[in-house]
Amino acid sequence: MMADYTVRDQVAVIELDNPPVNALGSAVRAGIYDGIRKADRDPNIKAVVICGKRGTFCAGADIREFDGGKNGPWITDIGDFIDNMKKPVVAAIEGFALGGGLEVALFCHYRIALKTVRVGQPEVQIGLLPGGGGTIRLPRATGLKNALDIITTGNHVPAEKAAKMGIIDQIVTGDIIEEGIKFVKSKCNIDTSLVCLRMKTVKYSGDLDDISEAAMTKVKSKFKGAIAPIVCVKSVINSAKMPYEKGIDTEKEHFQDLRHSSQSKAMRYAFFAERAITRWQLPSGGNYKTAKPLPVKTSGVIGAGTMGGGIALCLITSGIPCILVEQNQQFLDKGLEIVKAQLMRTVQLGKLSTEQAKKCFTMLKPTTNIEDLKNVDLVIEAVYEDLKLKREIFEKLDRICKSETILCTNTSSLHIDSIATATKRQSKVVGTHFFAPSYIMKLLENIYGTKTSAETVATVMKLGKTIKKVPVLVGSCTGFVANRMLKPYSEEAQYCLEEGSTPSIVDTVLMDFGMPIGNFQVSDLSGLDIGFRIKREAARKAGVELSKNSRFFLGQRNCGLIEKLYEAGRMGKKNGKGWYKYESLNGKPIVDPEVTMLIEEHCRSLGIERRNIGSQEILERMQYAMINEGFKILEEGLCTMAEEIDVIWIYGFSWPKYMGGPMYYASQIGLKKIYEKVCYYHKTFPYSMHWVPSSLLAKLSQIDLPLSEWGDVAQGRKLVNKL
Ligand SMILES: CCCCCCCCCCCCC[C@H](O)CC(=O)SCCNC(=O)CCNC(=O)[C@H](O)C(C)(C)COP(=O)(O)OP(=O)(O)OC[C@H]1O[C@@H](n2cnc3c(N)ncnc32)[C@H](O)[C@@H]1OP(=O)(O)O
Ligand SMILES: NC(=O)c1ccc[n+]([C@@H]2O[C@H](COP(=O)([O-])OP(=O)(O)OC[C@H]3O[C@@H](n4cnc5c(N)ncnc54)[C@H](O)[C@@H]3O)[C@@H](O)[C@H]2O)c1
Repeated sequence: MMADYTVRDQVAVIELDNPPVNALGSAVRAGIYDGIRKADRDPNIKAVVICGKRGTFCAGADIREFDGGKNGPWITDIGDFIDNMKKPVVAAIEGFALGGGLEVALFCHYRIALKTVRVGQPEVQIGLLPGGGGTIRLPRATGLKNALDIITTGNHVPAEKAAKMGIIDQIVTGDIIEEGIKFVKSKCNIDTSLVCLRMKTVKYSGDLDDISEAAMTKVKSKFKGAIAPIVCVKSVINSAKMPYEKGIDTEKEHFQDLRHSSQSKAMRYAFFAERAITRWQLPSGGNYKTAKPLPVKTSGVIGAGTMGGGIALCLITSGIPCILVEQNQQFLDKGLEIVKAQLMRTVQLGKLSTEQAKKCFTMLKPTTNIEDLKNVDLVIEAVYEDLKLKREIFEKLDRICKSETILCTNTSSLHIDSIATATKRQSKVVGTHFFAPSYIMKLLENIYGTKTSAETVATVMKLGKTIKKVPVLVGSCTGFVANRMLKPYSEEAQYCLEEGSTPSIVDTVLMDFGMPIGNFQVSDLSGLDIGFRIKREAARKAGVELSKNSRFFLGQRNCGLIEKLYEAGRMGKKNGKGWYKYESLNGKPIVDPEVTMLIEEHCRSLGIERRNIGSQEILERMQYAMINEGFKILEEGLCTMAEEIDVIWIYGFSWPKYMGGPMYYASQIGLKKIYEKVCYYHKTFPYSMHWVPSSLLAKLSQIDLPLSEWGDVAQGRKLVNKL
């Protein structure tokens, strides 16, 4: 039984016991159900306390059971029984009460909690709705408006706020079981039907249809393409429309439909992928279990530009004081203005109070003297992408900083060793690649060099969590994992343009798939000059000329459209014209006939015949080229598991979670089909190296192995014979 039953002072105490988070697996549900019936039967028992072991109440249903586990009692059987009990039942909450955990608490007649508790219905984040009465009972506790907000966002609610909302009856301090016993004994003479949520009506103001329509509009625009938030709204509205029993039955039907949906399966995969990637390991053997992170109590950032300012903000808003270094006062002032503006925006969004923002700002120490970094625990360099400059800075830092200081680079493409070798502490040099806008985007790609120590890796992995990012560890190569995969994806988008498509057609196809923004809109946001400079630098390094009219560059297929747009002064959103035109800095992309003419002229001058390219082809070419690259990355050991690639795309490029990530998507399409298409495109476009099929993909396409084992095959941890 996974719920302990003990008796203290005529009160039955049912303690959920399922490590690590007391998930409501079938045995736990059975344990609670048996416990309450036993307590009800026993005339010596006056009341019941339900609580959890290990400092937490319950993190909800056991997500692993959703793919087909043991049946056990349905969670609402527990609720139905408590609803008819005369003996009072209290949920005594510490830690978390989430999902089914909160639902169990809502079955109880009362809820008490420690101040540190968080409650919530996060089911929507794994493509579900609360299926244990949450959509029907939470509105009865807190009203329709709050319930809609909590259930459609999945956000956690801190205890004191939950108490104000009517979800928690009392905040307590001290031992939660003792408090629970004391509390519930004081309620023994109160008629339980008076406090039972089933008996309450749902409070709301205004017209129900209007509320429903407004909520639908909101979730459709906020969670584009996702089904679960829509179903959540429907079910919460049902709580006010339908009798209790009908609402509960309808909710259960919705839950079962969603449980079997491809979106929820993908989101459940993503949930565990995010946790799997925390179990990192280095080729040298160091890993998450054995390596101890160093403390990061103080930090420094060099360069207060687009990236550095946001990185400094991440540090100070997480309570880590930061010294921000710029090359001169003018750049420093400019950078500080941007940091301040971003902080103000955080206040406007209600994420920080004005007081908190002011306190954060005092943790930032701007300077133009790099020597000020001598005592900090960790430095993140974010100056221009110029190897010579970065090496100079690392050489200086090595001299200035105390020997324990970890030196990080935010380079987006340079090999870590090429920077680390400028120091005498290569074991303490590591890549910390943030994504723009660095304060907002969740991905932190941590890159180890040949000599980076496990302790250094452990430190930046922990730092990533501290600053509320999703850290993923990868090996070093040009562009690392994210940008290396992005390259074939963007190149195919440009090839589609010269073969007959347009920026808006390509972007629409991607957004219809679920990407929040199209490839050419992203390019306009980053600035076309960036893409142009990268190409120009590659040409300079190779000692060749960058010719906009050549169909080949460095032995590969070339599309010179970026050069042509750059030459036409189209820098992107910053100057109001790029692949689209813009009426203002915050304006929406508008199709520009000038660009269409420019593309058509490009094709005419190079004798490229334009044709109609269907959306399926656009999607396939962009995605399969990138997926093929993903398999090469696994093959080269730059990632140890396919899950790392998926998490990188979800948090770095906003790949829709309900599609699981590109590698998961490939697993759903089938590797045989992907491999055949890659071979087909390789034949069709022989001058694009990214179509050379990955040998790992070729191997895996012949066998049926789950995604979780692809990394093992790549690294020889799993041998496959059948070929
Ligand atoms: C015939 C077959 C029928 C089968 C159907 C059975 C259905 C029965 C019940 C139906 C009705 C239930 C309806 C209910 O509304 C649905 C739900 O409750 S869905 C679950 C909702 N809860 C969540 O989404 C919470 C998920 N967890 C978290 O957010 C976090 O884990 C946390 C609780 C905030 C703690 O965070 P951290 O401290 O950072 O710890 P980790 O996140 O790393 O987690 C540690 C460890 O625990 C695993 N884990 C966490 N939550 C769950 C869970 N709910 N189920 C299973 N496992 C969970 C997590 O994966 C980690 O383990 P690891 O992966 O690292 O091994
Ligand atoms: N912009 C992006 O989208 C992005 C994304 C990820 C990573 N990166 C990487 O981040 C780094 C910075 O890029 P950015 O876009 O922020 O550049 P940026 O041009 O906006 O900012 C660079 C800043 O570094 C400062 N600087 C230059 N030399 C300095 C020195 N010697 N001492 C102190 N400051 C100095 C400059 O004055 C400038 O303010 C680059 O390596 C880039 O590749 C950029």
